[in-house]
Amino acid sequence: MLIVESLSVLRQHIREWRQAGKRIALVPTMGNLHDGHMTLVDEARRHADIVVVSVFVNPMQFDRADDLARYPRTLQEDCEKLNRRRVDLVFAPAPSEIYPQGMDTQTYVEVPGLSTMLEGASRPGHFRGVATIVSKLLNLVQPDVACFGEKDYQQLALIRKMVADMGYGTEIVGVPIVRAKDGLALSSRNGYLTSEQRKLAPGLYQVMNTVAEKLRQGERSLDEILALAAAELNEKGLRSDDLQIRDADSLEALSEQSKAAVILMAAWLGQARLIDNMVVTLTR
Ligand SMILES: Nc1ncnc2c1ncn2[C@@H]1O[C@H](COP(=O)(O)OP(=O)(O)OP(=O)(O)O)[C@@H](O)[C@H]1O
Ligand SMILES: CC(C)(CO)[C@@H](O)C(=O)[O-]
Ligand code: BAL
Repeated sequence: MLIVESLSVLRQHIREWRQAGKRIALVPTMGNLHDGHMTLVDEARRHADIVVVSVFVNPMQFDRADDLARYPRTLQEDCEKLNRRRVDLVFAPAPSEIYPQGMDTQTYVEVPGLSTMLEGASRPGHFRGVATIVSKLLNLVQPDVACFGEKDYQQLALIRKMVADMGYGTEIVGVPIVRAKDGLALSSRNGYLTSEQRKLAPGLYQVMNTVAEKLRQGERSLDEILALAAAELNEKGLRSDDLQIRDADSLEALSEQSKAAVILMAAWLGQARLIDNMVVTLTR
């Protein structure tokens, strides 16, 4: 497995693989890898001969300096895991390689609408940072396929729109959420939880399931459903942050035409802001 830090070396390997007619898949990550990431890697392998994983804690997508400073960086362990998975190349650049002039004058990519709603409103500038780095990675690696987790539901929608709007030739593959046995969605930020908090964390998934059940049963008083959900979360020891039920395709408010709803949940537990989501098909 190659571990590459520079853009020029990355380009050189990509060129050689392209000349040999290989299909290339990209899995962008911020490292501190867990089984959710490994599922993305396995999915990437099903689509391509060559799997490239990027490990880059992208400063442009952090709206809070403390969040960026404490984000776990575990490159050596990550590389060991990726090597066991037979990944071909890990791209692990320094921030100065990606943003040599700093971020203030960096050209950026903004996806209108999706960038500023929901998580984008809670984390100003976050999705500009995501769209910019993903765009840069797609340009550098020119992958046939790129895999992203459905755990970051709005991120996946934003990347699909960016790729369609900008005419990138990459197929975007969404990968279902990988959960612990107790339902908690795997996430690098789960590492911030104390063992006591970790026991409370599946409360988010449990409350999301009660919301989903109500939608399936035809309840449509969304404000009431969400107010109850917030209260239940708080009772379970979490601090409800943003809870939403939206059209699963547009992420706008549900309408008579909506075929499916997505429940989007964010809650604080100690130092961790946990997110989760679930799609519910609307039959009535
Ligand atoms: N539990 C999971 N199931 C499926 N995909 C996941 C899961 N966790 C992360 N991913 C996906 O892995 C990719 C890289 O995510 P990232 O490195 O930010 O990890 P993370 O665990 O989501 O960390 P955090 O949310 O704390 O930043 C993203 O496409 C993300 O959606
Ligand atoms: C897609 C991504 C790697 C871009 O930095 C990041 O937002 C993530 O890990 O989900
Ligand atoms: N997995 C989403 C990246 C972030 O929270 O910044």
